[in-house]
Parts: sequence; structure tokens; C-alpha cells
Amino acid sequence: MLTSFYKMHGLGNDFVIFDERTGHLPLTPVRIAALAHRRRGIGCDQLVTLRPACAEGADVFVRFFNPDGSEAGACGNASRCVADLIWRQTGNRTPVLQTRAGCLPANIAPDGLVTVDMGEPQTQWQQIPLSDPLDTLSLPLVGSPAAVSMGNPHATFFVDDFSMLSQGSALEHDPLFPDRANIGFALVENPTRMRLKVHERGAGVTEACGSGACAAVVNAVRRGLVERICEVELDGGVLRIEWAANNHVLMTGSATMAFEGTVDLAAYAS
Ligand SMILES: N[C@@H](CCC[C@H](N)C(=O)O)C(=O)O
Repeated sequence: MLTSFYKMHGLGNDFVIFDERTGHLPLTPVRIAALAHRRRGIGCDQLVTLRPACAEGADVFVRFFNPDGSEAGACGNASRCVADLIWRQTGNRTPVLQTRAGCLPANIAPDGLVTVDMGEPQTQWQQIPLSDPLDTLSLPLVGSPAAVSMGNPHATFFVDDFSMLSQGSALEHDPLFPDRANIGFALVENPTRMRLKVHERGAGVTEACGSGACAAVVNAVRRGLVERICEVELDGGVLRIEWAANNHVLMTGSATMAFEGTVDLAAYAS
């Protein structure tokens, strides 16, 4: 039996989206990893599932899975894609996405750009989480990164070049991060613009990481490096991030439908 899916991307961070609103699909971690495989599966940075929302006011319950089969509490680029998809399906330009990190209101502007309210950053060591009660503004690692949770764990290194990118995997697995972490390398160009590369937990280096961009701006503001509205240039394109006065982080950027397809889930090991 064939199952439909959508293939979308946000600045080259690409997603396979399965709609489970009319019935659960047999998506085990092993099968998710097989489907996400770049050569043996459909291939994606994250696999996303949609279920009926159970929170009041929410339109859809969204879950995010990395290509290693692990689940993530948040994914900024996929959130924009799902908001765009809901708009295309229903005409609702202000869908609310229920996620494990809370309900995220979205807005699709007339020019097609999608803004998602990614919620409040969490800066306490237990919230990220870290292994020990440490100062999250300056962790005891070479390069002294800052840590924050945007619903998923992030550490941001402020760098002059991207030569540390190859250390991303080792840093993701550093014992300081009991749930592992997404590792960002931010090069601040001026108070309203930075370049960012992210080694994503469970996925490796991607063309863009939305929650990583939010984390980088939050950490840069905490360090006094940028203003609260900042453009983040990733390999796949630019996101506008605003850490608003109400403490919520607003992320704006594109969301693109690549294609729709069908797949025989039973052909992938579970
Ligand atoms: N691509 C994402 C983040 C996906 C989840 C991440 N790898 C994690 O494990 O937390 C984004 O755009 O935010």
C-alpha cells in the first residue's frame, strides 16, 4: 500500500512530511532512519508528522524526527513549512502549530514569507539541559560557547572563521550535554547581521537551522554582540530573527514545496 508524503524545505533544510491526521502510520525510529537515508530512502534532514491537535486553539500537532530516528522538540524551518502547508490546505494564514515545545502561532504574509513565534528561550542550565549547574553564557569548552534551549538544545560558538565546524559531531556528544546538542558557529558581521553554520544533533551539518538561528541571536544579544532584530545568513539563505520585548523569538523566512510523492512504508525495515 502506498502512503502519500510532502517534500518541503526551508532554505535547503529539507523535510519529508507525513500526514497522520486521518490515521497513525507505522513510523518506528528504525523506519524513520531508513526513509531519511540520502541514498537508500527518500532522503531528508528531518521527518515530520502531522496529527490532530489536542491543545485548544491549535490547528495541528507536529512532531519532528532526525535522520538517526531521534525525536526533537523543535524545528524552526519545518515549522515554517508546516504553517505554509496548512495555509495552502485551508486558506488559514495564521495557523497555530502544537509541538512538544508548546503552541507556536504562525503568520503567512502576502509575499509568502512565513513567521513563526518560536516561544521563549530557556537559559537555565536544567532547561537546556546541561550535565551540571554551569553559567550558560560561557560553557567550559574551548571557544566558550553560550547555551540556550529553543525547545531543543543549542550551543553557539562565536567565531572568526568556520574552521571549528568539523568538531561539530564531537561537541554534539560532549558529556556537558546529556541530551546531546545542536552546535552553532556564528560569525557576527555587524550588530544586525551574522553568518551561521550549524551542526545539527542527529543530522550533521545542514544548509540552514531555524531554531539554531533563533538560538544564535538570543545568545549574541545576551553577549551584547547584536541587536534584538538580526538577519542570519545561513548557507541556504537568510532568516530574520527578532527577540521581541515580550521575550518571544520570531523567525521569518521562506518555505518551499519541492514535490509530493508516495512511498511503500512496508518496503522499509521497521
Ligand atoms: N533543522 C531544525 C532543527 C531540527 C532538530 C534538531 N536537529 C534537534 O535535534 O534538536 C531547525 O530548523 O530548527
